[in-house]
Amino acid sequence: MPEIKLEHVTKRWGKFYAVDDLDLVIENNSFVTLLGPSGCGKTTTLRMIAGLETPTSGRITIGDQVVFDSELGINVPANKRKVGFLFQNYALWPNMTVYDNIAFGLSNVKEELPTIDFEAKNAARLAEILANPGEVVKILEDCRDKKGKIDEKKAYIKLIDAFTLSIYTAKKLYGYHLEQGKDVSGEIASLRAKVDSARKSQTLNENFEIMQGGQVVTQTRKLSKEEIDLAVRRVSRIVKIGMFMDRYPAELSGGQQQRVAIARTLAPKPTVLFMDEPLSNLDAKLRLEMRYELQRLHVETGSTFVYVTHDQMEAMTLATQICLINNGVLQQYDAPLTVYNRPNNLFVADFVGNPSINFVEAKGTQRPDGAVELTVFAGRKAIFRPKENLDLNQWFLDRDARQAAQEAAHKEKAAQKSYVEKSNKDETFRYHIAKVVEYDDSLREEPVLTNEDLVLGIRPEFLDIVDDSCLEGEIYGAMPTGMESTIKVRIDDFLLTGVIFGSSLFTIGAKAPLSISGKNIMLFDRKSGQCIAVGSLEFEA
Ligand SMILES: Nc1ncnc2c1ncn2[C@@H]1O[C@H](COP(=O)(O)OP(=O)(O)OP(=O)(O)O)[C@@H](O)[C@H]1O
Repeated sequence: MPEIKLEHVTKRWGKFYAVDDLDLVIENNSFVTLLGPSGCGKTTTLRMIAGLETPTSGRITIGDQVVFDSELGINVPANKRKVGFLFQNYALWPNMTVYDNIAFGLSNVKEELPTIDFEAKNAARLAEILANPGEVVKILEDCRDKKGKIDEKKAYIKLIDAFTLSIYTAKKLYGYHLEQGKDVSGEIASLRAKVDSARKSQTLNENFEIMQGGQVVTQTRKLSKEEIDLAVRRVSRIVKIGMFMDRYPAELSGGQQQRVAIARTLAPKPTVLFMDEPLSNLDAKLRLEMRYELQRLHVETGSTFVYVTHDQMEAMTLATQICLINNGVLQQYDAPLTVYNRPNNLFVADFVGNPSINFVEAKGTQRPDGAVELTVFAGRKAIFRPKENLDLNQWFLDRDARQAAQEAAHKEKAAQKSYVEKSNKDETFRYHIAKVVEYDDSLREEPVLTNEDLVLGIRPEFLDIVDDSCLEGEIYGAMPTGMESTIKVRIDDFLLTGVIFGSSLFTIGAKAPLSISGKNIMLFDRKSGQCIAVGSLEFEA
């Protein structure tokens, strides 16, 4: 499976930048979710990789093939990129059976393929299976109904699954009626003779492909009925729909239809599988079930999956890497737990996690021992201890240098003739501070910020109610679900959300001595919104 590389990929419509200078490497075999709010550019990114949308500029490479390069004028069409798609509206053909729905695309394939001696190949396979009749008999005996008669359809499916056969070979195998204890040594000899004769008249490799001069002979041809059947059976086995082959889509549940759509996408063995919110039409329970199926599918097929979703839970649970985008700009590209525990900035911290993270504004400076002295809420003192060495002054210097470099690069770009000013400006993310009395955040006037202005990010699970603490809150609201309770705790005029595990009861208005524990409490720079460090927090009495 190939690696996918995006270099400086931009897509704009007029002055609107749907994707802005995106650099991304999608590694072999990974499951990457493109995540972000509605309209952030996820689908556009996916469509550009797939060849359904032409980037304005940049370069895209799949494996060792450059499929798009704006400067070199390369643009490989979608049908030559060997990618599979699964969209939200996966529309199965209602007048075709499940089998035909999956096989349909395969019957149109016409490409350079090896020339195979199918007759010899099938004869060899049959001879091999017949030589060990015990296993076949066992399968057939398992298919007897209450009256002792063998259920033929069931038998075919079981034989297909057990021996990776096409329906045609399965029918032949069944036709020997091994369950009746017949002696098939004559048949085996005749099949072997057929194979020997084929091998004498031509050179065949172990896959029964015809060889000439040490090379496999190829021809531009369609897939044979047998090959199509094998492909349909292979994917049906993966998504467990073997029993529904003769049904029409209307006779299937939503989840089963979805599995057919997945099978249809997998059948031509795409090197990369693109999925755009494929589960969004399903109900919550089915969605969850299908998530497991997709996870398994990823492992079983060994393909690279690129998956668009705006559901952060889906992105977190499925992905090996999350690519989080906002306003066309990449915010973070990391493993899900890194995104969760060490978000790059306030936007990322806010976007992932349910219930949402608590933001607490703080003012502070670093002490010589590395800890940061903070004033939070209405004048409470706290100490933030970074997990790793932190030189806060140096951090601010680096931040300023980065910003200056970015501004210089932007200036240089803006001086170019082809430059188009971005109309959808990148604005600083406005984080939300939960308070008992809330005002519209957009009316909040931006104060003049200094390097002392910081923001703490506290995940709800870091909050706990303890017997005694110098940080006293009050229960403002509680939502018990049995396994856990989501609570809102009031401290001064601020509200913090917490998740408390276990089935405790909370009384609204009751005093709540609080602990804020954990080593992944985040410290953000308020000016840039970037994460400075993660660490622990301690309140002073
Ligand atoms: N053909 C087009 N012409 C102009 N603007 C477009 C066009 N297609 C998409 N856009 C805009 O580009 C932006 C990115 O669209 P895209 O479909 O990639 O978003 P998305 O992140 O997939 O959103 P959603 O989660 O809502 O599907 C949107 O603001 C959209 O309005």
